[in-house]
Amino acid sequence: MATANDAAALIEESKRLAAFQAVADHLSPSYRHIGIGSGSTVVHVVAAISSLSPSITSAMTFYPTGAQSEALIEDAGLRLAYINKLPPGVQLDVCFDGADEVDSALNLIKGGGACLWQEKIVASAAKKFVCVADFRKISEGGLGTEWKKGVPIEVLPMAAPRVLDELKRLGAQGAKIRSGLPGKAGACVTDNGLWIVDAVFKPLLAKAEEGYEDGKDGVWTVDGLADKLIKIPGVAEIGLFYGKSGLEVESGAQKPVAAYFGMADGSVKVQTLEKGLV
Ligand SMILES: O=C(CO)[C@H](O)[C@H](O)COP(=O)(O)O
Repeated sequence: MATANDAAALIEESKRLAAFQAVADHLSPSYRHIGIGSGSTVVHVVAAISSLSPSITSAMTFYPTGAQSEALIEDAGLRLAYINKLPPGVQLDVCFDGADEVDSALNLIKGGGACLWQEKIVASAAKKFVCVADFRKISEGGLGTEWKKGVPIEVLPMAAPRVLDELKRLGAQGAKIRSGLPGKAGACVTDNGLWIVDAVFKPLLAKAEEGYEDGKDGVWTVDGLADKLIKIPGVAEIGLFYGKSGLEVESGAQKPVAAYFGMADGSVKVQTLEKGLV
């Protein structure tokens, strides 16, 4: 009989396989500036990079998205720099990061680990953003079907009650301030000194359907909801990564060019806008 340990090991292995494949496909030895996201899958991304020859990685500089990835980069002996040191006009060559859920249009929910603001800054500073995840993150029914904890929203603490009011008005079925880790009383405080509100909505549509009215009965497209959430006073950033991908715009893309999923059978599937999930 399969145990909980077996299931956890399977998920960990699927993250590892996706990470090694993504790095093999998207880290050219000629690259110089690499973004490193946050979360448990990114641990395997850094392991994959560290397994390359130092003659390749020593010419590269790695940019973190928070305290966890900063430590990962340092512990791996890779060169660390911060995104504020990347000169204007220079883009990262690639950014690797995880996700909490990925829909059919490569929209993402991110921020399960409370790092979404820096993650969005670093991902959108890259020429190409590559998402790495396990099979549980594939969303066929729209964002919110697999990740049921809600859309993470980073907010200024003093604005949190007003943000909760606005979320209710937009049709959130539930919204609450995220608690700190066990052993930490009070709210979860981000690397930026802000709070996270998690807002549960009905599953988000990847695209608007004909004649559809965005927000009616609390049903939103990803783009429609994201455009509303980001405008709420006191919201610093939202955990919806949406809009154009790096294949459609030259800079500032939030959506990945590809999402790599480690599958339960040991294979890796790759999702792109052109080919879908194959
Ligand atoms: O957005 C994130 C952190 O804020 C992570 O990328 C996301 O939560 C996925 O994490 P994991 O790889 O541990 O499943």
